[in-house]
Amino acid sequence: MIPQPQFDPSHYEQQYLDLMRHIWSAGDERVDRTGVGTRAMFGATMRFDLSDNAIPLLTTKRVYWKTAAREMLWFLTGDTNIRELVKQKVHIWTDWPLDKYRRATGEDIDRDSFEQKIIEDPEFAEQWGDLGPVYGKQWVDWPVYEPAGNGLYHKAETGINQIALLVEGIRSNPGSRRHIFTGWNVAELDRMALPPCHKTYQFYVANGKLSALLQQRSCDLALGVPFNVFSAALLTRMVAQQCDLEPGELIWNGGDVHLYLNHEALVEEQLARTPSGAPTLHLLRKPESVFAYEIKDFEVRDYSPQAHIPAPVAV
Ligand SMILES: Nc1nc(=O)c2c([nH]1)NC[C@@H]1CN(c3ccc(C(=O)N[C@@H](CCC(=O)O)C(=O)O)cc3)CN21
Ligand SMILES: O=c1ccn([C@H]2C[C@H](O)[C@@H](COP(=O)(O)O)O2)c(=O)[nH]1
Repeated sequence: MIPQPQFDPSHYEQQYLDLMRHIWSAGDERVDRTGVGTRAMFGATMRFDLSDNAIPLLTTKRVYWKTAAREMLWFLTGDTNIRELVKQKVHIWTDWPLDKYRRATGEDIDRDSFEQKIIEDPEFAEQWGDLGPVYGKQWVDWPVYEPAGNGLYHKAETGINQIALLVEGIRSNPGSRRHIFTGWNVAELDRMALPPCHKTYQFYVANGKLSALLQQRSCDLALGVPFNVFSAALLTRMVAQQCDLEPGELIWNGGDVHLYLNHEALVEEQLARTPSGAPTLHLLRKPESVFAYEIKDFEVRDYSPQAHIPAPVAV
């Protein structure tokens, strides 16, 4: 008898599982900034077809896509304070301000109490909840300095909105090879809680379709990447809709792609599972601009993943 294959080789998620298996079994073991330790490889690519509403959500574990979508909408507002996220019960950025607060004050406050204070006390949030000039700030308000004479410069009142320029650029000159935005503002990296991981997005138009390429310098394959891939696909869909284009492909390029050593249980559980199903993403409305989307405009259909697999985040 011919044995049945254990997986569908054509399933889009197989690339992710293959990458995970390869890194876990053959990656370089390295000491990292967090002290947790990783197995890593340098340079990897995954490609996802976005046509017919296809959305690259993992099916071998539940991915909380609304959390990722809320984070993307928060980036697009230019906000860099965790307060608006925490109010929406998005906790993924809390650990960094919390760590800073504990170190500065020596107070052994738990995460829930810290988040409570962030919500209740706007001044506390202003002092302790800001991540510095991270993604949102650079994406929609990249600072500009204008010459003020005598070799002096002053800060322009409004910065550069890279996202607005991107949409304008794709509409007016689709064939351009300069459809790029980036969070990597070299002059401000030292003021950011973390320098951007998903650092450069490039777009490409051909045959009426919009494709995107994300360059991610540092990739937590188990926790961050499932979010990053979904978010990049979501953004591509929003920009495509705004530009009256069909979605093409998402190409994900990872630099330092790693698995934290304390993710062993997740890796073993996930690699024992088989991907199945083809979820789709639907934009229920066409807002007047790329900045006017709301969480209720997004609907995912046919997503019945296997159970969530919890894993600790390295701070
Ligand atoms: N080590 C590390 N990994 C990351 O992925 C990461 C950082 N640090 N620092 C900045 C942001 C924050 N991001 C995070 C942080 C936590 C989760 C996380 O814990 N995800 C869980 C639960 C999600 C939820 O509660 O909604 C998951 O299973 O996906 C995901 C992304 C992505 N980034
Ligand atoms: O969107 C994100 C944000 C962060 N990560 C991961 C990648 C690394 O594990 C850490 C960042 O640490 P660095 O020392 O600054 O590289 O966060 C991610 O995967 N996706």
